[in-house]
Amino acid sequence: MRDIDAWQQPWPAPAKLNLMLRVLGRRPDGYHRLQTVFQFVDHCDLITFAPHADGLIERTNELPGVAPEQDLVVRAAQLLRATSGCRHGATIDVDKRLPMGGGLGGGSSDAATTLVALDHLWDTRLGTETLAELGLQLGADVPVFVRGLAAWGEGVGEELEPIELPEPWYLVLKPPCEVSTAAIFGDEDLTRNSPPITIRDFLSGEAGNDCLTVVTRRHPEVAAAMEWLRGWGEAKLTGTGACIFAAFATQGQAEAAHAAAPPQYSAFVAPGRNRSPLLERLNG
Ligand SMILES: C[C@@](CO)(OP(=O)(O)O)[C@H](O)COP(=O)(O)OP(=O)(O)OC[C@H]1O[C@@H](n2ccc(N)nc2=O)[C@H](O)[C@@H]1O
Ligand SMILES: Nc1ncnc2c1ncn2[C@@H]1O[C@H](COP(=O)(O)OP(=O)(O)O)[C@@H](O)[C@H]1O
Repeated sequence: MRDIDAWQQPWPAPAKLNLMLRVLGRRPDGYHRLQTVFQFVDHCDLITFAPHADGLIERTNELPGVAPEQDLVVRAAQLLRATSGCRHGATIDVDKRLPMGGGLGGGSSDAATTLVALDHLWDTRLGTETLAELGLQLGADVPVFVRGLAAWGEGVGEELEPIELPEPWYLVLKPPCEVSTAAIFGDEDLTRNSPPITIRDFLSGEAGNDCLTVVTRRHPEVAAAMEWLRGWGEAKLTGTGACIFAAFATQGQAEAAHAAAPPQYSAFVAPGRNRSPLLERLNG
């Protein structure tokens, strides 16, 4: 285990955006095969770890609506401990800044940061491949956060190929509603037979989200927010929503749109990142 100095600074758990999302089909287990592009944004939950004298894994603060045994941070720490066979513990504090269930992957990112940070702090040395495999047991979006590189994703999002993208400033808006990922993937009207495309097709502008029609039909709040954001740029849905976003060339342009946003939307401005703040923290 690393000495106490290494445990002092918090670890970032960034948000992700799906710059496009295609639903290609359904697997026998009911999960949908996707094509997607993940990019990180530098807007993060902050997680602080401390060694636990009794070797237990504990959260200092609870997440509203999430039972401790369901908490992805606790589950990630337990999985890492069981897999590595180490006997160390941790007290974990999460400063939650990302909206939950908004398509920004905050829970998955928290889990990935816990795996990467504790592998370092406990000195279990499982390495990125094994941590990504463990992450997939916790959620389809966890591996991309473990690897920390913007990526073209296939399968359920775990087959990843790093991709270099422009890094614009994003305005991200959360309409005042909750979207259930399971309900969107279960909706009989969902387009689930899109033909596959190539990275080149995406870079040439095929960058839609197959969930958008169903999400806006079920949630007029998302449709209204899209309508508003279209006045400022190309509005897109991330994942199954509810969050939407638009890219801007400069921080000033993104901030101007932010300042004009109707008060019912919680919103933030942050730059896109092809290397995640977690990777920068680990290597920096
Ligand atoms: C759609 C994406 C795109 O990045 O993002 P989010 O909007 O959740 O952030 C993810 O693939 C979300 O993956 P994951 O995080 O595992 O989804 P969960 O919330 O666990 O999935 C809830 C339910 O949605 C369905 N589901 C999910 C993913 C998938 N590829 N096919 C599915 O059919 C399953 O019924 C699953 O039980
Ligand atoms: N540490 C965590 N942070 C956020 N959500 C969590 C966490 N642990 C479990 N969850 C559960 O995961 C769900 C999905 O959260 P999140 O990853 O933020 O959204 P999304 O999958 O839409 O991007 C939450 O609604 C919550 O029930």
